[in-house]
Amino acid sequence: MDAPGTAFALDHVTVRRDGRVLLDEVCADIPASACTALVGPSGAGKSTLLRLLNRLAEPTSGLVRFQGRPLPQLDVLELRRRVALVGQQPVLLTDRVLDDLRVGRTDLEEERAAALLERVGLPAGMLERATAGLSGGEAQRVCLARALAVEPQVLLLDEPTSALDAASAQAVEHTIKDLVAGGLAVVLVSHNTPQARRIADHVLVLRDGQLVAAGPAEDIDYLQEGT
Ligand SMILES: Nc1ncnc2c1ncn2[C@@H]1O[C@H](COP(=O)(O)OP(=O)(O)OP(=O)(O)O)[C@@H](O)[C@H]1O
Repeated sequence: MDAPGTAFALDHVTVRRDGRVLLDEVCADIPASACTALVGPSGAGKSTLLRLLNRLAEPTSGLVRFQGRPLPQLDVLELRRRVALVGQQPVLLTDRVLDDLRVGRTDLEEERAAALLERVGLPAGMLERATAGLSGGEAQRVCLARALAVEPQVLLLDEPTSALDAASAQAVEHTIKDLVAGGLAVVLVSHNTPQARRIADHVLVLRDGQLVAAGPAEDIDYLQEGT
């Protein structure tokens, strides 16, 4: 039985690929309705852990549970509707913003699409805009809105601002904080310690595939130093 308020529980999760250990017996809880940052040096296993959460990667041994249920017991497409991933580079899939928002939700009404844009801090008038002309920050927020269109319970973000300039990154950070304040669980991979402190509630510190520290985001310097 997972603790109340837990979205994901990782139970002795190990991932091996090509004879290498990418994650080593990781045990961790990831809370619902909060933002958890995965931090640590390059190659520590952060993206691998993130990808386990919607089965883009599979453990070699150990188990991941979502809302108390082992992931292999859930239909993988249903899981990915409930746990959506947005990557580092914004990838737009159609020519027009409205069509992009409808990719995972073909019946999305225009009014609801406009509300989604507003939720990520973009004007409703952008629905008719060509995706080709969007700035990096606008494109990343359209990707967030597209992910939200399927009404996920958890958003997985892999370095969502690393490809953006400072102003766009700030806008996306603001959007993420608003989404968490609105009750969404977010799991965020970040290389950027000040950003993790600004956005996250909790941090998990990984190093060489091991979970070496976990705690409140305000203690991130101490948690990283002690590892
Ligand atoms: N399919 C794979 N086969 C072999 N090695 C892999 C595979 N996927 C990832 N790796 C290696 O596993 C290690 C962890 O990768 P991962 O992307 O999870 O780290 P990360 O902490 O997210 O790194 P970064 O911050 O650089 O993105 C890296 O050394 C990577 O090269």
